[in-house]
Amino acid sequence: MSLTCDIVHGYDDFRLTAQFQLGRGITAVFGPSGAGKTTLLNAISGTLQPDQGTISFQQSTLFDAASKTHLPLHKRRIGRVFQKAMLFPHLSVRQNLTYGGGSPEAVARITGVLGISHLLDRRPATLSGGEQQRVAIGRAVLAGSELLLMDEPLSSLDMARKAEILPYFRKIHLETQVPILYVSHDLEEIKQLADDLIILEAGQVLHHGPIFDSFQNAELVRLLGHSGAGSFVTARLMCHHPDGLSELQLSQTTILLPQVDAPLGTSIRLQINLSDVILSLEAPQMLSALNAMPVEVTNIHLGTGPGAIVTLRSGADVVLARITKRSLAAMGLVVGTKCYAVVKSMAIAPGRS
Ligand SMILES: Nc1ncnc2c1ncn2[C@@H]1O[C@H](COP(=O)(O)OP(=O)(O)OP(=O)(O)O)[C@@H](O)[C@H]1O
Repeated sequence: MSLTCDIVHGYDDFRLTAQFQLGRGITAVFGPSGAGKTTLLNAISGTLQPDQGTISFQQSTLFDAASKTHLPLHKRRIGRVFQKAMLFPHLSVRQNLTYGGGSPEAVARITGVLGISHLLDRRPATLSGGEQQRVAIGRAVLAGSELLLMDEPLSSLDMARKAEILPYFRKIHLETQVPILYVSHDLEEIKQLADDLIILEAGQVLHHGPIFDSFQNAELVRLLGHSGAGSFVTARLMCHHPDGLSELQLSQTTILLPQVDAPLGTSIRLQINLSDVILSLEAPQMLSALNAMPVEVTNIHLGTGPGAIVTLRSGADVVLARITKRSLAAMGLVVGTKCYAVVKSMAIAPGRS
């Protein structure tokens, strides 16, 4: 385990209670404003001493309230990237990158991964926001960090810049194998990037688990929102039809999608949103939606409102559908009912094919 955190910290009317063990990949921390995300990162990085508990990283104790251990920031080997790049304006990109350390070989390797090798002699003011943020990531890595804390690093950028930078977090992780704790309240960003998800609400860790299990967990729909939740299925690209549709094989059925631009045989991860699924007791005919998967109901989650989240299984694939309680009753759906999930649309989950 890379980081073990078991802390309690209180302000006047707020209390953070966080107990988790971080995986070795990219873990997203998602939560509404005021949930305690920054407080958590401050405790891990060392700018805040929690009231109680312990934080350890690999073999070292970073914080232990009982023995009054509080390792100072510069001894923690933890890098942090903030919303704003916060580069030194009077230093060149190269000087900014090596401010905390980094051999010439490491600079060449990391700037190559981040696509900023050609910017080394420039001043930060001459860089775009996205380039500045890539330099900030490089600086954190080159300082020898063994854990990277990312505090909403894309939130001050526009959509185009976000899309430009997002893949670099994965590249940096693959290159350095450094675990990343990534705070964001953008679910699309999290879906594309993270391996694991921590959901923080009102100072409590409400969930910690693998990303795809999290998004297809009916119990979590309240926290992730209806537009965010949904399921992921993995499909293999089988053939392209002359009318522009591509045929993909799921574990028990085939589906058709508009032209999928990938070599035949490629494994592709598809995302199906809750509200894009309609249920039918009989095999639908004469329907404009192309894909009807035979499924079995495995769970029904009743919310407090008029809706219900139905979890369905088709072989190894899980699909979630949001229907009304009225439809649930009218169709007589119970765990074990066999029916058809008509999927109105599916999106290819970017970066996760
Ligand atoms: N120094 C402080 N003194 C008193 N209260 C604080 C202090 N820092 C944070 N808080 C309170 O603790 C709670 C959690 O704040 P925190 O900044 O950790 O939340 P967050 O999840 O990072 O929010 P956001 O997404 O808006 O950045 C909030 O209610 C905040 O007002």
